[in-house]
Amino acid sequence: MSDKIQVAIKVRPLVTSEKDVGEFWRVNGNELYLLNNDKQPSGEIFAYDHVFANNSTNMEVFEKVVKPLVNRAVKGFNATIFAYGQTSSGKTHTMLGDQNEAGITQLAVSSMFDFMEKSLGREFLVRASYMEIYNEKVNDLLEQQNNNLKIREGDGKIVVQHLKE
Ligand SMILES: Nc1ncnc2c1ncn2[C@@H]1O[C@H](COP(=O)(O)OP(=O)(O)OP(=O)(O)O)[C@@H](O)[C@H]1O
Repeated sequence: MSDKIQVAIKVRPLVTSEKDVGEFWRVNGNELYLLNNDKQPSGEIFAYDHVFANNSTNMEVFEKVVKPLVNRAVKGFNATIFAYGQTSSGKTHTMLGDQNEAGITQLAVSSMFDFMEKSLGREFLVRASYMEIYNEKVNDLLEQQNNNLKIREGDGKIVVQHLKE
């Protein structure tokens, strides 16, 4: 994978309030095109690194976009993934999932821990913090220091040690 920033679009299914209006976006490969009011292609086509149609799952997004970055991160490269979009566009659903499907955050974390479990003889330090940027303000910076975990090998087992109680 190259180092460039990648942009992936995930089209979400229509929510109830939008059902009367109908779909205006169509996906074709890694392109999105817009339909006009008569539901005909308007001629505007937008191309991205990846486009996921409205029936795609968070697991598909994870496999295509997130997993390669996790694989690089555990080898020591920096990686950032963030969701950007207008209100109700599906950011929370993609990042955190719901009762029916995990979000890409959970999938990324379990993938990292799978990797660490298999990497005997190496020591990992995992830190997590959580914050929200809302209306361009950083809110509720919840530095979850209690979640600082130290993972190390002990007698062939992975030991998870809480750094702070
Ligand atoms: N792939 C999906 N499948 C089913 N429902 C979805 C999907 N993506 C989003 N939704 C639904 O669309 C609505 C808006 O999604 P969500 O809350 O994730 O948006 P958001 O971008 O986080 O919004 P906000 O910025 O206002 O917090 C929710 O009811 C969510 O359940």
